[in-house]
Amino acid sequence: MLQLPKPEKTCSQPSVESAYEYCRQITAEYSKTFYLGTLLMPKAKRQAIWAIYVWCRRTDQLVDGPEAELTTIETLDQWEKNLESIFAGSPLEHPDIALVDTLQRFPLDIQPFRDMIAGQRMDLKRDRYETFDDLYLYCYRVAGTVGLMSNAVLGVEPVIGSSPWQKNQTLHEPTQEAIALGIANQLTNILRDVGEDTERGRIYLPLEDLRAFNYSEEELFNGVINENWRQLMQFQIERAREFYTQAERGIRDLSRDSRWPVWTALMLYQGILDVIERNQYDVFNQRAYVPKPKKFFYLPVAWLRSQAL
Ligand SMILES: CC(C)=CCC/C(C)=C/CC/C(C)=C/CC/C(C)=C/[C@@H]1[C@@H](COP(=O)(O)OP(=O)(O)O)[C@]1(C)CC/C=C(\C)CC/C=C(\C)CCC=C(C)C
Ligand SMILES: Nc1ncnc2c1ncn2[C@@H]1O[C@H](COP(=O)(O)OP(=O)(O)OP(=O)(O)O)[C@@H](O)[C@H]1O
Ligand SMILES: [Mn+2]
Repeated sequence: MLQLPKPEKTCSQPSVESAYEYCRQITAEYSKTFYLGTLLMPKAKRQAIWAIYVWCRRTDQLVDGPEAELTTIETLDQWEKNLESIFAGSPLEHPDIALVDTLQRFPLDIQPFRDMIAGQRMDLKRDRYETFDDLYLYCYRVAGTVGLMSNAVLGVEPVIGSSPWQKNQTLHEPTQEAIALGIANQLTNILRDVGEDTERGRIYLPLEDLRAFNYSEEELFNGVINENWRQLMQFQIERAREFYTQAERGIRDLSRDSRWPVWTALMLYQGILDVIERNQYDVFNQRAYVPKPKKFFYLPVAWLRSQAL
């Protein structure tokens, strides 16, 4: 994984625009899928997502990046104090300038950011998950929270009652659906990255599922692909798709200018599951990703779905 270029430690005179440009470059570098989605957004919203992406990526890199072995609980405690400084309006490093500006534009709450750090603390201490409920907590913290952060930027569309007595506008905040998309993305990411995670001694697949499908940890570490593996993976894929389906129901509640980007990001990431199936569940020898032509095929389909009420 590419290392984030070191941001300048002190904020000499970098501008807000240069900070957002740095965030744009990082998002484009690390996640083609989400970057493509942000390009479909109005400028203020896509810059805000870039700022959030970089904070999330830097947080993840503390435990997942090249310097992870230097990271301790104290490191994450300090990172949380840095977060509090950002929410107090005091950026400490160049990219923070973009997030401070984003916080002035959008009603972001600090709690999902704190929960993301709590998820990274889990990664420091755990490399096995006994049940899906255990894994769900981890997925909520590292990915469901991203849905909550994103929702604050994406916005919701007021629904004006159609009948005479429904003159007041009602807002339905698709919170659960946003969390569901985060969970779906994380479950997809786990299935895509099974190979590289086992190389680091990590198993995110619930051990209760391995037992249920009679597939051992030893077989997993040896990358054994047999009928039990295929059935175990298909079970995981179907569960991830259930979360995508729940998420889809919430997109119609988002602001109109957020629906195409979110449908696009959802379809692109969900497409990874189809690639895993096409690859016969071989996630050990090849990385499942959606080829560029297919990514651009999804764009008009996502647009049509974003128009449907
Ligand atoms: C289009 C849009 C609004 C996207 C949001 C982009 C964003 C801010 C993503 C942050 C991702 C990130 C770096 C989180 C840190 C922890 C982590 C790595 C989480 C996993 C992401 C994988 O990213 P990537 O594929 O780059 O990882 P690799 O290094 O390549 O393995 C996660 C899988 C979490 C992703 C979760 C989301 C993007 C949340 C999606 C939910 C919404 C956008 C809410 C939409 C609203 C409704 C109502 C459905
Ligand atoms: N972490 C990684 N390890 C190895 N190869 C990668 C990694 N990330 C991307 N690639 C490679 O980059 C190319 C694009 O893959 P992909 O679309 O997944 O990019 P990405 O930036 O990781 O997008 P996303 O993270 O949103 O899935 C592919 O050739 C893929 O193999
Ligand atoms: Mn990536």
